[in-house]
Amino acid sequence: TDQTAPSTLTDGFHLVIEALKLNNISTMFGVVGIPITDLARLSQAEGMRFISFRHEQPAGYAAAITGYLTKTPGVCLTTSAPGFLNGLVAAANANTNGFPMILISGSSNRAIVDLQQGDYEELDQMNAAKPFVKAAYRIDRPEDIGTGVARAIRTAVSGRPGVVYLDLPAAVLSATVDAQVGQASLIKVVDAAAPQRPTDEAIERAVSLLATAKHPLILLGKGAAYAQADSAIRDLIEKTGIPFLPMSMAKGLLPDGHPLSAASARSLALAQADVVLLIGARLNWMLAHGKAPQWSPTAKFIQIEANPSEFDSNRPISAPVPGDIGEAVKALNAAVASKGVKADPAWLAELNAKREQNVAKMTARLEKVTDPMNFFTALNVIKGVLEGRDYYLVNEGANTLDVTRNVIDMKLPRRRLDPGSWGTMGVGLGYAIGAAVTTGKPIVAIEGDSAFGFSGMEMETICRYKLPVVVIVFNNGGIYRGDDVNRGNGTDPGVTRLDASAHYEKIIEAFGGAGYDAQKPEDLKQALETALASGKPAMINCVIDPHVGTESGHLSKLNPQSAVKAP
Ligand SMILES: Cc1ncc(Cn2c(C)c(CCOP(=O)(O)OP(=O)(O)O)sc2=O)c(N)n1
Ligand SMILES: [Mg+2]
Repeated sequence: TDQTAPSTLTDGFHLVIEALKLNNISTMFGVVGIPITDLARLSQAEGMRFISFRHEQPAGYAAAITGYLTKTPGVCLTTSAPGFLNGLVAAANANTNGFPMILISGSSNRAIVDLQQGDYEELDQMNAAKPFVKAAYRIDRPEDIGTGVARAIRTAVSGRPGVVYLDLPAAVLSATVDAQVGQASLIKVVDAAAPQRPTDEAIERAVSLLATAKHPLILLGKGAAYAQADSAIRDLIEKTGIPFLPMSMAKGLLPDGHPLSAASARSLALAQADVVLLIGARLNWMLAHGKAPQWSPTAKFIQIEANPSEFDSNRPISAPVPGDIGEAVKALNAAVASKGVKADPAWLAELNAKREQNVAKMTARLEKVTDPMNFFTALNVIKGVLEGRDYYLVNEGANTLDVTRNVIDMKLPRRRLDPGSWGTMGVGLGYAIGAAVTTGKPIVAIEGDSAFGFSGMEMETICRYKLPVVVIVFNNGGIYRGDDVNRGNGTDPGVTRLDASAHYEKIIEAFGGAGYDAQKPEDLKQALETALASGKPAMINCVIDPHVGTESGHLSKLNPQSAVKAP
């Protein structure tokens, strides 16, 4: 295509770029190829950033976390068919988490695709996307690009945030249109996520219920973190004295260790709570669907939720509060103040007694230095080095995820980025890249050795863009642990085994980054301090005892003949 269209004409490539820039979208993440390589090139030429990945899935994760952190949709750009499908996994994951993202994929010739005549990378992508995203639009004419992009942005961030798939057939990108017609077709979206205010009745009903509570509890989900209503949420908790429980990505909304945090007495808090206010949290598998025995069968729920069809999904919601979290919490603050709602200090004292027991147990585990290191020994070192620093924590794995979540306290909101509702492995490096590009802050990624493997090649991307990312691989030689003795045929290693002697730090050396091998706590401390001081890409192979850790969701044991002993 002639990229220097005469001034009286423009083309689809330029209209897509103008439409994104007009709506303050300055970066795309993706992998180039037919028919979108020139779109990526031109976006750079027009002042946008295009972060070129090694696989579309981590690129999509980077776009998703950009949406979560900025409340502006992150954009992932892919080629057709396999590139689109790789990006679709990240889109589905983001949609489940409620992160605003737009997946833009080039697609093949509609006439040939629709007649299935065997086009290059022939796939009906728009229909393939529909089950996994909030909305899917195809743009067939260049003069519709402005509308398509505007609708994608508004749909992604309004109501419950989610993902929009935007299908761009190759023909529409190269099609030309009169420059003035093109310019006039662009739309700057007005008030894309107009906050919906809850009704006075909904607020009144919620506060009346809270006022009756003997054991009130406020549950903060990642939706509460996403809302960026931090001071309103903090006021609601501190002014009423109601204990709160942050879900993993909501940690830091109020600092971990806050006197009203029930995190270290989670089981008691869930079991005893009689009125629960859910803010940006769904009663899904992570909260045992709100059911007994984890929850009291008589507990009553208040829920703030943008998407009303979520109410009553698992437990009846006695006080549904449909609307924007920021607006709802502001209204609740006014109402609880006028009603003088205060939690009974005895309830907090009960939780604190339990919390002290659990904190003492955790402290004992952290102070016990094992050789080889176990998860607690390693994380105690990391905790010490990170104390007081300003960074984003990316974390994935199984034991690596669970123990890190309980050991590394978060002091600021939206600083802990992890696998979210699906527990998706492989999000780590994409999240690290997205957060580094979007915030410019140091990123520490604490990765299980299996989780790291899903996107490990993005270490080259991290080095190519010289991002301040330190990746710590917890090398315990396996998925969950490294001592799987069950072998199906006597020669292959156990199905959860990985190479415990691997030197992951050698990977980054291939791309000019600094690699460190940490067998002992003092190695780990030295390596992490040096890596953070450099502000450059770094990788630490942190050796963890392969015999520690629990396997989630497994058979208690296989039948005897298959449990062939390891060599
Ligand atoms: C995409 C994907 N594939 C597979 C899984 C299953 N899975 C897998 C493969 C995990 C990796 C656990 O091993 P790890 O080395 O990352 O962590 P630990 O050894 O510290 O437990 S955790 C988990 O749920 C998943 N959650 N997501
Ligand atoms: Mg492991």
